[in-house]
Amino acid sequence: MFLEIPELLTADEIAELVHMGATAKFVDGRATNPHSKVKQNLILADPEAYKRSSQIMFDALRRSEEFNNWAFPKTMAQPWLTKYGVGGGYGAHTDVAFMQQPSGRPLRSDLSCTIYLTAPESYDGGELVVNLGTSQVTIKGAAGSAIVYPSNTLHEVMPVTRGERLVGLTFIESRIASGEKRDLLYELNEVAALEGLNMSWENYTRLQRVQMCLLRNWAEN
Ligand SMILES: O=C(O)CCC(=O)C(=O)O
Ligand SMILES: [Fe+2]
Repeated sequence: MFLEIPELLTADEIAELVHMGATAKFVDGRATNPHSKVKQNLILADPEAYKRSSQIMFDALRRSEEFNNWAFPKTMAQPWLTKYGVGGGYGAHTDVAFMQQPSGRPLRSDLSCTIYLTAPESYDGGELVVNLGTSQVTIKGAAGSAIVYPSNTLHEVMPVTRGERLVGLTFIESRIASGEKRDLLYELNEVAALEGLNMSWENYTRLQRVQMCLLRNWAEN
């Protein structure tokens, strides 16, 4: 249901992104969502810093084995630096299903991702709360870590009451639209990777056939 990636970014990457967060121009986050009554944040509005920051975060996700194994990413939006100052937050909302992309092909948001850039002890509030039925998961990640969660949930960012919360945000279209199928395939692949070589070679080969056939049946190209 959720993926936490503890060390997505290197210390140098965090430092460069934090520097851009402190020096580049940001504008009201409602620029990308003018009708929202609950969005209170600032988004990066400097084309050079946007290009560089987005590339760093995009490459970090692309190279993450945990992310690739769990999310089966097909397309990913360019990550966007976003800041929440004191009073900032983002009330309960769901992410839009389709997002326009520079390529022209809209991206279906299956998964949403927050990349944490500020140390959690440097700000109060700002927890990401994801609602799952009647329970909630609350996340305040370490700098350089990321959380990936289903875009179809109602989720919110609690108001920041001290300091500043700087994050990178992106949305992912998975090769496997169904969260249940994605989870099953991930589990099967993990068990095969961990235990496959303890089986007889013949049975491991049969297991691999099941893995490959399910992937062929369930994944989009
Ligand atoms: O800041 C976050 O962690 C999440 C923001 C969010 O939910 C969004 O931009 O849709
Ligand atoms: Fe959201």
